[in-house]
Amino acid sequence: MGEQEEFDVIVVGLGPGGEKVAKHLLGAGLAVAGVEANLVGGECPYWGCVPSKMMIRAADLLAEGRRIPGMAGASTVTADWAPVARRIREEATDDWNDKAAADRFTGAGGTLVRGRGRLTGPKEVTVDGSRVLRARRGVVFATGSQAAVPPIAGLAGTPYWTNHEVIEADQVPESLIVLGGGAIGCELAQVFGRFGAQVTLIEGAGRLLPGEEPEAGELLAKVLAGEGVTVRVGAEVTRVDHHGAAFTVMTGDGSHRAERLLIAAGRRVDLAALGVGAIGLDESAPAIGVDDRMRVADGVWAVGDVTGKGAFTHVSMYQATVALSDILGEGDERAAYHAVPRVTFTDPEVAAVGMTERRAGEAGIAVRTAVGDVASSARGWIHRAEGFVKLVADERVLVGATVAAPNAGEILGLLTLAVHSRVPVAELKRMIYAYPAFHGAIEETLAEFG
Ligand SMILES: Cc1cc2nc3c(=O)[nH]c(=O)nc-3n(C[C@H](O)[C@H](O)[C@H](O)COP(=O)(O)OP(=O)(O)OC[C@H]3O[C@@H](n4cnc5c(N)ncnc54)[C@H](O)[C@@H]3O)c2cc1C
Ligand SMILES: NC(=O)c1ccc[n+]([C@@H]2O[C@H](COP(=O)([O-])OP(=O)(O)OC[C@H]3O[C@@H](n4cnc5c(N)ncnc54)[C@H](O)[C@@H]3O)[C@@H](O)[C@H]2O)c1
Repeated sequence: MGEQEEFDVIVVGLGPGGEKVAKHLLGAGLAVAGVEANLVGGECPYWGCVPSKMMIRAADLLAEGRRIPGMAGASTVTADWAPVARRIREEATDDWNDKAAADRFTGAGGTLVRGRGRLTGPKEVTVDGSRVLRARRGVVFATGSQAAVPPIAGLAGTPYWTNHEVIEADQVPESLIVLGGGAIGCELAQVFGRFGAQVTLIEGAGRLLPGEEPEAGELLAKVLAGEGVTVRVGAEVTRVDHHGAAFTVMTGDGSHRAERLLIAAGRRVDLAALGVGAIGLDESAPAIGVDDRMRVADGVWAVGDVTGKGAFTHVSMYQATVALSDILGEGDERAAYHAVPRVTFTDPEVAAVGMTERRAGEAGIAVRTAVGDVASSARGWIHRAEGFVKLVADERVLVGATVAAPNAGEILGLLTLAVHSRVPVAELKRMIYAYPAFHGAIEETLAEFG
């Protein structure tokens, strides 16, 4: 064992959640060590939300250009990945260099410890097996998650892509198989298809976005197929081979070949690597259990993907606020998850908040639902847009809602407030909706409740 150092709080992992916790603890005058194994900033800015949304912005521009015929004249759209890769390298990630974020943290007084932290005792973290840090007040785990790679025969050892390699891609492959039709799979299948790759999207469950309303997955399958993406749902992958410059993915319905294979099959958390057994926790659990103050144990908190409460940057940031309240003894913030918003940034976007009809049923809540068609709403018809609004209500309030439409993520704001603040359905029906905004489709759908 080497030297020992003491701080008020040790934050392990400086992604969005860890950075926020650390910044506010430093602001409160505490001595904070931030332990980071990779880049200060985490997955979201370097290999997640931000660069993927830059790709999506570019792909959406291509699609808009291709919609000109029949509505505004003629267009010839020539896709070029070079500006996308350049924006990601130069504007989003600074060539995957975290100097600015690291300087921000150390400039605020934080001690940045580069390396992999592991709990080696209550309030003790050992970095890379040698540097021992002790915490007077406690340890915050904000270690995020990593791509889960399914144990498919033949897959290990092949040069498959995860979210890291696909975000760093400086060329569009001629063909791409995407394994997993969740948020990442659907977003990136559409991006690469729009940039000219022959894309095959393979999903094991019976539909795309299986955690969302069935209408969402059905709509996306139709839209993606219409753009030339081969969509296979309910497909069991039995084997992967890589020979020469091609992958072959075997499924029950045949085999698929492509130059590249992207694994987008969910995320995983490795609790054994974090050493949480040192405080008696089960290291084979899928996530760190937290209470509503983000407490794991006395002097240990966790925020973000590692808690398994929703792998979204906004959940991590929200939980950071709750943890800060407890660590600093300011207020009594308690985490609640009845109105977690989530947006899949496909075109059309699929945005949802709260419970789906199925989840509500599983929770024993008697619900009624209303479904409206965006295509037949005024703005939807004008735009030739596809989509739907689905509302899930108990006898008084909305408990969940889904919108599939252009800018659905923005439209969702209204419904997030309604579900979060338990606004009565009667009140939502009484308010005025701007005409002919897309959110007018919500008013029409509410009318279905009678
Ligand atoms: C392609 C993609 C697109 C996404 N798009 C969106 C989106 O549009 N909107 C959205 O809300 N979310 C999106 N997400 C999810 C979002 O990126 C994550 O939910 C978010 O980054 C989680 O933040 P976090 O604070 O848990 O930590 P993370 O961002 O996961 O960062 C954790 C950090 O901890 C470090 N670390 C891990 N273990 C250790 C250790 N033992 N010691 C030291 N350091 C360690 C890691 O190196 C990492 O830097 C996307 C994810 C991906 C992959
Ligand atoms: N817009 C956003 O907010 C956004 C975008 C991307 C990612 N994310 C976050 O990142 C997380 C990870 O994204 P993701 O898309 O990898 O995960 P996901 O859990 O959303 O989807 C993974 C999909 O892969 C399928 N799958 C798993 N194993 C499979 C197999 N062997 N064969 C075929 N299909 C298989 C699952 O059924 C599931 O539909 C998401 O849960 C989300 O919270 C958010």
